[in-house]
Amino acid sequence: MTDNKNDKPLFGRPWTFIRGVPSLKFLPPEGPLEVAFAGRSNVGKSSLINALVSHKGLARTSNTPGRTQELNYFVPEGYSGEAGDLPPMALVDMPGYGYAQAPKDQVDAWTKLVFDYLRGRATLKRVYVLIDSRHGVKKNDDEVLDLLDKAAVSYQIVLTKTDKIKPPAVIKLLADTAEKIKKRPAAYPGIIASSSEKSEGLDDLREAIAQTVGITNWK
Ligand SMILES: Nc1nc2c(ncn2[C@@H]2O[C@H](COP(=O)(O)OP(=O)(O)OP(=O)(O)O)[C@@H](O)[C@H]2O)c(=O)[nH]1
Ligand SMILES: [Mg+2]
Repeated sequence: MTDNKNDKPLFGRPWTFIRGVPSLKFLPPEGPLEVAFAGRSNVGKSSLINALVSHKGLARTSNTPGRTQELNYFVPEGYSGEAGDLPPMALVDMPGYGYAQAPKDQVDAWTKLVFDYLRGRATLKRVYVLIDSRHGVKKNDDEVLDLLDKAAVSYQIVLTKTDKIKPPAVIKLLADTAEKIKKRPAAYPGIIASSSEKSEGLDDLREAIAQTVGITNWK
């Protein structure tokens, strides 16, 4: 029998949750390339992952900032994870940084986990740094971009919740944000505008992710 699971389009098949990582010692051994989603609490990281893989409720979302509390790994279904049967890539949802409705020492621990992971993961191929369209780049976003520049980890900016602002404001925000990051060494050029709610910008992001991990068959 031919095993043709790798012939299925990357985002045209079911994805599944495989692991929640509460601290670095629980990270899986480095294997498939990883693409991670970073951003302030409540920016829409988990919602965007669900939208990308067309599976509402795969990653847990909430109106309360501080919903995601671990590094959560998602992969296409159908791989055992044994050597020779590894998934082609993993999407990593992360706790948010900044304000969250949780005790300060817990928020500090999540932030440390996220920062340590971002700095030190050899198989981390790209970070999508999500920026809420209503707020633009804030001080703690800049700190994360500084960290990624310093660690030479490639990242791309994604504006989220564009349905919350008017189309001309999206255009202006794209231009302003591009100006802000143009001298940043690890920033991948081109900013993606997205709305998980209205399914906008999703194919742009799917294509970017597939290209990053070297997969041509994604849709
Ligand atoms: N209008 C609108 N709301 C959105 C969009 N994406 C997410 N939301 C809402 O924003 C809230 C936060 O979404 P999450 O996906 O949980 O955000 P998160 O970044 O994962 O949050 P934490 O895990 O707490 O850091 C939820 O109430 C979502 O329904 C969007 O594109 N448009
Ligand atoms: Mg989340």
